[in-house]
Amino acid sequence: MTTLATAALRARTALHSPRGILAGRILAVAAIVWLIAAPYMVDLFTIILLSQALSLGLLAVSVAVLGGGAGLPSLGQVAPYAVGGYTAAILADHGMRIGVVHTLVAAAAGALFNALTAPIVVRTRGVTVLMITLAVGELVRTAAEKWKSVTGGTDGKSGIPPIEPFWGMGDLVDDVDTYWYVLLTTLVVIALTALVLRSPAGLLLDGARENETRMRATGHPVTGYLTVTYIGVGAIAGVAGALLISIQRYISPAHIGFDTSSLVLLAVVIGGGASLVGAMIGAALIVFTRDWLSGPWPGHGPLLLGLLFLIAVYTLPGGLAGVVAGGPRAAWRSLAKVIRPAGKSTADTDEPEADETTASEPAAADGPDLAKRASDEAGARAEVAPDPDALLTITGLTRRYGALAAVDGLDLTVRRGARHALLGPNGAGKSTVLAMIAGANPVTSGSIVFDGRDVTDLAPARRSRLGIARAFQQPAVVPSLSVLDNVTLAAWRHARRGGIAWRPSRYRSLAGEAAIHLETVGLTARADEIAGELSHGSRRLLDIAMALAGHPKLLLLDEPAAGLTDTDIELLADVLKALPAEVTMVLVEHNFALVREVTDTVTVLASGQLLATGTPDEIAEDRAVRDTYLGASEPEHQEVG
Ligand SMILES: Nc1ncnc2c1ncn2[C@@H]1O[C@H](COP(=O)(O)OP(=O)(O)OP(=O)(O)O)[C@@H](O)[C@H]1O
Repeated sequence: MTTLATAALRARTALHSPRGILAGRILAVAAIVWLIAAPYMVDLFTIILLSQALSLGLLAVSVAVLGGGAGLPSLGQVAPYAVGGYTAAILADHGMRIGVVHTLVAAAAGALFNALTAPIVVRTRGVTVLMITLAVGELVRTAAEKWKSVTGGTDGKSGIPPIEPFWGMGDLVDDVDTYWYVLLTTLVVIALTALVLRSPAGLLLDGARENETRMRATGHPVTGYLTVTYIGVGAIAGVAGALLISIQRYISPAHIGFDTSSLVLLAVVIGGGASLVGAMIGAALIVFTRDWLSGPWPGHGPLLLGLLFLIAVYTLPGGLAGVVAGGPRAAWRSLAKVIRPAGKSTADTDEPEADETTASEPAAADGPDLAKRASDEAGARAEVAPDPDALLTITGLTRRYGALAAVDGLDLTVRRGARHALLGPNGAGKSTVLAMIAGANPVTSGSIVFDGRDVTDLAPARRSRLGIARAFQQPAVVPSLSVLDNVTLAAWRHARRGGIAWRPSRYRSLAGEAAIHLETVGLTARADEIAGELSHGSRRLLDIAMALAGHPKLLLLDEPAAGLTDTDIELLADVLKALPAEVTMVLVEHNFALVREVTDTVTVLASGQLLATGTPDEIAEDRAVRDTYLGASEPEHQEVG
């Protein structure tokens, strides 16, 4: 699903620019004006198709929010759509024909269905989400086929009585009246969805989608956010299903199968992955391509749709939303990229690429070794005698990958307020130690006691809330958001204030506080820039600002000088030297000159074991270290490793 994710990122970045915001608003207003004028301009057949496009568009919006918004591409939103549709049909059959009631009950039914399936969907990612949601959708379709007494089986439910929008308003028997009802309902649902996405809560989804690792590392309960989103899009799909009933008064398993899922996904890709208006337009294109153009060319609907998909994927990397935000030149550049021979493309040099940092962080999947963790270790851990001077006490820490012990029985104590470096040759286990302290890599055996508390088995978000912050080997920023939004997201959980998600004023006040951390790393002047467009050095500083935003007690830094210019390294050294005294630092670094400048204690690892501990000067003089690691030359001049 890279296509959807990348398209969403490109479209979102384009839409967040001032030009994109203006273009998006103009397009939305133009589309609404045209839809209101349509009954006076087009024939009845087109009006019926427009009603269908609105219903399918709402379903596409639910997929866009889930895929482009939350990063969970789905082939299963037809399930809550079906649940909403059949619920409305059954209500009408039983004499309840009020449209508003249908809408609300179908929304509740769709939401409930997704709430029940959330536990198996929101913990998966990438292709697995597609597979699981596809299975959920197919299960519901099969149930609709088999449960004949309720759903009418493969014949479906037909002869559903017309609905009445509101008590006393009269039945919807006229196609134009039905269109007005469908249009109004769709606009209300889209407006509500846009309100939520544009509130600070929408930023939580941006963070969860683009950099889940960073979000967890700053204490955000990402699974909870995704669950709420998944339930919300279930409600939207439920409403779309109810609208289908009001339009055609018939529903069968044919409406809720894989065909519908793929058409909706296509609509989202055409629309730009993340754009609500784009998803609606994509759905309209599909409905008209399928039903209108296939009239003159009967039987060629699927072929035309296939062509549409190819054109969308290859010529519109940001979908329609990207083109609208970028203007005609962006459309031309996209087309030129296809026409121009490979290897000569310059058109995309100004397009931000998807951040790879999330993928680079392995999921904390337990290997088979972990099952062997002896329960008596837990007992041993509970007995750790607290040392008031020690902020971090690591005992017998081991991480095995099959036969390889990346970290092997490590004992390490980090004093409060220390500036502690971890050194060692490549593959010594330094990053693994940091990841285990942060909770991103599970421990095979041993214990980690932080601030008097055994955190060995705590999740990263819990450790973050206790005061462990981490700057990553690859800077982990949320690329489509501004620099200030990145730091504000990182400060969010620490603020422990209610209402930030819903009240822009609270978010702004938090952003004001977060700006201090930008000042600490010298990025104040760049607060409004898009994080994905920063240089590597500036991203690195932003990453550190994000780690500091949670007011950590312990700051873990993984090779912060890697890939930086000399000037950036000097800047970095100044930032690290100016860290507040109450922040303890553990630094993994190959640049010994930097280590000497900013740390007071050095621990050297080799093959996952402790080789030596001392001051930087003692370490530089240590014969074993020099033999194993630093070599004979002066350490200051070495880029170690
Ligand atoms: N997910 C993994 N699966 C298997 N082996 C791994 C995995 N992650 C790390 N290793 C191995 O564990 C060892 C320690 O890796 P680690 O990245 O912690 O070393 P490091 O000291 O940080 O090295 P560098 O300085 O190159 O970053 C290496 O041999 C590495 O190949």
